[in-house]
Amino acid sequence: MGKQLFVIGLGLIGGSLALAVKKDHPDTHVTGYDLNKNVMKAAISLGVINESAPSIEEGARHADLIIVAAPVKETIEILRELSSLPLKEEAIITDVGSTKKAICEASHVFDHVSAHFIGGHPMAGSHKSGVEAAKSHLFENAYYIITPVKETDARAVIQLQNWLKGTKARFIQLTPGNHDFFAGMVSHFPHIVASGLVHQLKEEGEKEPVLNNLAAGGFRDITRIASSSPVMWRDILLSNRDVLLGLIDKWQEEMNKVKGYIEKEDAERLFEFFDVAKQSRDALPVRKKGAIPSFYDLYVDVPDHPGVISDVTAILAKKQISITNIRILETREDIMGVLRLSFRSENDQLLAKEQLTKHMYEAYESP
Ligand SMILES: NC(=O)C1=CN([C@@H]2O[C@H](COP(=O)(O)OP(=O)(O)OC[C@H]3O[C@@H](n4cnc5c(N)ncnc54)[C@H](O)[C@@H]3O)[C@@H](O)[C@H]2O)C=CC1
Ligand SMILES: O=C(O)C(=O)Cc1ccc(O)cc1
Repeated sequence: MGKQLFVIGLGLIGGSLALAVKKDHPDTHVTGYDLNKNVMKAAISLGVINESAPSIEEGARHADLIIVAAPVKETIEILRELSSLPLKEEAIITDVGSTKKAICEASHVFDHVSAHFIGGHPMAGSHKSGVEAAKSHLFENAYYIITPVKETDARAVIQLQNWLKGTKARFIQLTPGNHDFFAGMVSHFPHIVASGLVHQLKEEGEKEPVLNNLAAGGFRDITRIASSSPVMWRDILLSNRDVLLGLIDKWQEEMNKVKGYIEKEDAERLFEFFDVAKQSRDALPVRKKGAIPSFYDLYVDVPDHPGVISDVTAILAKKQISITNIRILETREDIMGVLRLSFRSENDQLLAKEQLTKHMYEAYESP
């Protein structure tokens, strides 16, 4: 019999990891456990797991790798439970929680157990949740942060990365503290801002419903992450409290600065505010994938004339490149528009860019 994987929490991340591990280790037997019985049934029928376990104890007993993919608070409870159960001697336990300090501190429960705990955080996901949204390539090219805490963790880290090779993620190691600060900056805090913007719109939109229609373009794009799971984000904020309080203070300072420029009608400072931001944004490394969902999008500048969409799709159809979604992002007066095309894979995205450029269209990965 092959090796055994046990996944606790069969949602977007647990399901996607189960599929990715199975891809690279096809002989592995995958057992799953979720608080919700319907989720376990769905996971079996979607081929995400081979069987469900009646309890954590039953599933963990023979597992070589245990992935805990539940919300952060539950993860800590599950680690406590696991540390008191009979486990395989060399079992590796990992988690996927979006914060690492609290979880790694709690993982000291394994200090006197022969199984190894290594914290992990795949920095990719989606605003969707649930096993139905799971896909084996969710983490392709994404950063996968590993947070070992002891020197003796080195061997288990190598074993864990080997287990997770099928994710095609890029593994990096950080201390739990650095992880939480970095993730706070690029992922957690932006969620607060996105949801804050939506709140602002909601209040006014109730008085002036036309506002909601006007918010269909850029506003929708920058607030996409506000559609994520409220339970998950509540827990993330609560477990990265100090980092987020600091970032909120800095944000308030930044907003006060801009407020001052507007009050004083300081055109020069306002220009500088946007210019420095534009230069920094333009200089960011081209997105492979970060804490941004794994969509393979291309933005294409198109002349705003009837038939342009079918011209673009015909170019791609000729090379059998399928598009999974098309959206017209904006039309500027009657001159140019931007199309956002989504593809199933990075390869399709690259081929499409090549073809469209060949046909004199301006196509780029990030707006
Ligand atoms: N959604 C995302 O984009 C990302 C999420 N994460 C982290 O991954 C973890 C899971 O997130 P998702 O998969 O998105 O959530 P999800 O909501 O899709 O799935 C979580 C699953 O865990 C189950 N669950 C909850 N408590 C449980 C318990 N005590 N025992 C067993 N099962 C339990 C739920 O029933 C649900 O099926 C969270 O800790 C989150 O911080 C990490 C990277 C990206
Ligand atoms: O922050 C985002 O952009 C996402 O929506 C995806 C995501 C969510 C949670 C994570 O811990 C990592 C990535």
